[in-house]
Amino acid sequence: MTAERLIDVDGVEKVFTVRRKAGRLRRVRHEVRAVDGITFQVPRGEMVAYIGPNGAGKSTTVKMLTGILVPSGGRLRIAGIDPARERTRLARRIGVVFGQRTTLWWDLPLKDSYELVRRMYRVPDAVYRAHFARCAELLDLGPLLDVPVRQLSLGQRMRGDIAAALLHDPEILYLDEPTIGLDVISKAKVREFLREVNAERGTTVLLTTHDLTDIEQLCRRVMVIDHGRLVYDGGLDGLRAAGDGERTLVVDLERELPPIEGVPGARTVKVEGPRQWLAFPAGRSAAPLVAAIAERYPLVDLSVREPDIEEVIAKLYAGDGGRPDRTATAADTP
Ligand SMILES: Nc1ncnc2c1ncn2[C@@H]1O[C@H](COP(=O)(O)OP(=O)(O)OP(=O)(O)O)[C@@H](O)[C@H]1O
Repeated sequence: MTAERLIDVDGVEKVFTVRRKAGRLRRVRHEVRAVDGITFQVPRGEMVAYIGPNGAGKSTTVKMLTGILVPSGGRLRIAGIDPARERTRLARRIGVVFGQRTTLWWDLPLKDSYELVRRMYRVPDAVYRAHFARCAELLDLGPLLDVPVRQLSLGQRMRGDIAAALLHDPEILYLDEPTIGLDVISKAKVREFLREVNAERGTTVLLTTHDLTDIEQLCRRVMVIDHGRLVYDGGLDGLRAAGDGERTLVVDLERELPPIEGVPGARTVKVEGPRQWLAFPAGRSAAPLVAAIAERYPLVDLSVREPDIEEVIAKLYAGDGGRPDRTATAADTP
């Protein structure tokens, strides 16, 4: 049996018409293709990262998925529901967290905000109690419940927001930059919680983030959008290879020596005392390089560094002449 397509996006477009000044009095109409025909499916229970540079079309996509915006073209179904037509029915099945804005009531203590959420969604008592207890425990909310939201730190508020989005036990959670501005400990807590929710409740998660650690720790699948088009849909490893990533072999020699030469497939990119850095293609094994170096140089220690994913994504964005013209998938990469 094939997995249920909980999120089903087929050729979806969003075109905004904006008026721009042209000269002192004249204004001309101008079209912005924020989302330019994207297709993807997300099966139930998956955690997917949806990433891209500023203005790529991420928020516009999420707004269409939640029914806030109506697509200009294409077909969209969330759990079989057309978001634009049945936004209220869909609202019971999704939770949304925007890292930069709170959905909590600023002047109310956290627990009163939750009470309002419970009433708004008409969450049955037993369901509410169970979820509330679990969220409070995992997110350490106990000491915060009587504090007005405006007095919470950013990390505390974010934990409060995530709990609020989950109290009605949604099947799908959209998270927009959930760790933005948080300190290391709060980030770790939020990530751990999301992992638990996904594992325990099978909640499907679509995560937009600029934090690559979020992706590495939470998502096996990554979708990259650029200029409104999906330019990559696959695993993190495949993304590194698709972006023509390089790994780095870091070797410690017995003493300071001139840059290592004559190792096929590798080039020395940095030398600092007895330590040298050699770049080689991400898809290749480091073993032959290590053997070649060990044969001719006094090797003491070594390690292999994965490509910096940020760099890889930047390369992917740069693409060919600005952007790749088709979606790369993990299958395209060696
Ligand atoms: N309501 C709107 N009217 C006109 N243009 C819009 C509107 N909303 C978004 N856009 C444009 O659509 C494009 C995509 O914007 P969107 O906010 O979806 O990008 P994003 O990937 O979420 O960016 P960021 O990472 O900065 O949040 C941008 O060029 C933006 O200026």
